[in-house]
Amino acid sequence: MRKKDFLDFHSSKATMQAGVLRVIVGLHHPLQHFRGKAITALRKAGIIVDVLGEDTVGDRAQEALEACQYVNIPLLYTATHQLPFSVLKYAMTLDGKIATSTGHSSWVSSKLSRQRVLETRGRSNAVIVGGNTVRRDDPRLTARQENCHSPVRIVMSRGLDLPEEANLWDVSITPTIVMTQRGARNDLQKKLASKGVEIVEFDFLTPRDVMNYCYDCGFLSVLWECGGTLSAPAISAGVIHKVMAFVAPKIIGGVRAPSPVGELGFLEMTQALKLSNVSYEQVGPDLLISGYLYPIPGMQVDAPMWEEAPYVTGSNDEKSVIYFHKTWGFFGAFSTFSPHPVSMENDGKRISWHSVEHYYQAQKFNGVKDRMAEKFAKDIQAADCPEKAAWLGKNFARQHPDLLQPDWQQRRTGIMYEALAKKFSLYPDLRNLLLSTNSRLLVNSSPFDVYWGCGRNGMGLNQLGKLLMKLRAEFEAVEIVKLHKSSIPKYSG
Ligand SMILES: NC(=O)C1=CN([C@@H]2O[C@H](COP(=O)(O)OP(=O)(O)OC[C@H]3O[C@@H](n4cnc5c(N)ncnc54)[C@H](OP(=O)(O)O)[C@@H]3O)[C@@H](O)[C@H]2O)C=CC1
Ligand SMILES: Nc1c(N[C@@H]2O[C@H](COP(=O)(O)O)[C@@H](O)[C@H]2O)[nH]c(=O)[nH]c1=O
Repeated sequence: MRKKDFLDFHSSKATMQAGVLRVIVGLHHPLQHFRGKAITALRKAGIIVDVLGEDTVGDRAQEALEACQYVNIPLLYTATHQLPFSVLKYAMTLDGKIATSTGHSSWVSSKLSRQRVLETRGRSNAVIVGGNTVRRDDPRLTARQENCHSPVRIVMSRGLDLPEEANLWDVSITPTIVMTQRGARNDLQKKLASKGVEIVEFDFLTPRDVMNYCYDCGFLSVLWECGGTLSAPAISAGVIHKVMAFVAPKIIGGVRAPSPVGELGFLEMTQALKLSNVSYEQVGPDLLISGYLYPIPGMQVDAPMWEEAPYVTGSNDEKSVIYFHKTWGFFGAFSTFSPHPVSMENDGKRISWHSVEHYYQAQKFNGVKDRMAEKFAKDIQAADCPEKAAWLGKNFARQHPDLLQPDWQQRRTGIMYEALAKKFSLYPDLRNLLLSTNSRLLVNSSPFDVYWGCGRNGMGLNQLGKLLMKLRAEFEAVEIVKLHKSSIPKYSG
């Protein structure tokens, strides 16, 4: 029995033993390759399983389904947009200011509204501010609840003209990452690093790069608490999905007082970005207006304005490329780490591997007549996750290059291709997913791998992407032959 089946079996048994007779499933995982065997295992264990919208229909089921979708919005967005779900939150006065003209902003909104913000922070993986907000407010950006999750704090600053002492540099509660441009103020970088602050440098700092980074970290939801200077490029880049605006019944005036969104370059009111699924809620004396800038995946949009949207993110060139890397991405099944066991033949014996990565790493030592090499291959095969298998394989190879199978460097691409061909043939969903990419360029965007991936600067060899495109061409050829055969008129005598 595979480990996953084993767990499904035992957890369904435990569910049964706990006296659960019926389970209602709200949503399937949005990514096909993450849909496990839980429903089958529960049914096998004698538990009644109803899936909302499939086995249970009607108004109440629809209502429940929508509630499940709302709860899972970060997961649904991340899976479809391949970026974490981002919320821009701000507090403004009735005349649209987020601070006075001197930059003083504590506080625009009421205590009750700010409490709501703390709760939202507690449900976010990261919170982002710009350099100005750090310089002006010296914020803490924690959730202020004891023993409760606080988000990772991210500061975006190009110039790094930041104070040496600041609340955000105290990382005892939760980490802080400063994202900046290469070479900016090395002196300050060192000082911050010595306090435990992580520094990440980009060639050119943009909101999209930061969100790609967050996606690679596995973040599902990010809260932007910056001012208008940073929120505008973030909106233009298409990385903000939801807006939460607290409107306080106050007027502060001031022509230089900052507003929540800076320059978007629009000239006419028709260009305004309209929100959908808008809600209005009174929070103490304030009004909280929330809505979505992009339709919620899988959900009805209540305002059909998307065809009017004045900007389209990504150029045509970008659209013809599919980047994949982490297994939780939409095309995550293309990763060698995806949880798809493969059985491969070796010396006339069929051996089962938890993933392509397990198989590939163990092949480094395959056929080498040495007890240590045999042990390496066995340890890799038994690794409980692909990350561990990769780590073991790389470490063993580094420590004992003498134990690698002969001509490993030349043979590794062919070995990988065989395993990929097996994986995509074994799982029809994966084969269909690969075929659905048509002629698009497939790029493994791993920043750390310049052989299998494209590396940080995009100049890597992208061997994994190339092998998948080769495999796709083979599958397409088979499809064409099938189509041709089915269209040959049969001889009817
Ligand atoms: N009421 C509210 O809800 C809030 C109010 N505020 C108030 O707003 C004011 C600060 O807002 P604002 O001045 O707009 O500052 P932001 O918080 O928007 O920060 C702007 C800074 O972000 C950094 N940055 C990094 N990448 C980019 C990029 N691609 N484009 C633009 N900027 C980038 C730059 O830092 P660097 O210069 O270091 O390179 C830039 O100066 C303060 O007075 C604060 O009190 C702030 C947040 C919320
Ligand atoms: N002024 C203002 C907000 N400001 C935001 O909150 C940050 C301060 O967070 P902290 O230091 O953790 O309390 C500040 O830097 C800015 O991002 N938020 C609000 O909900 N309402 C307000 O009126």
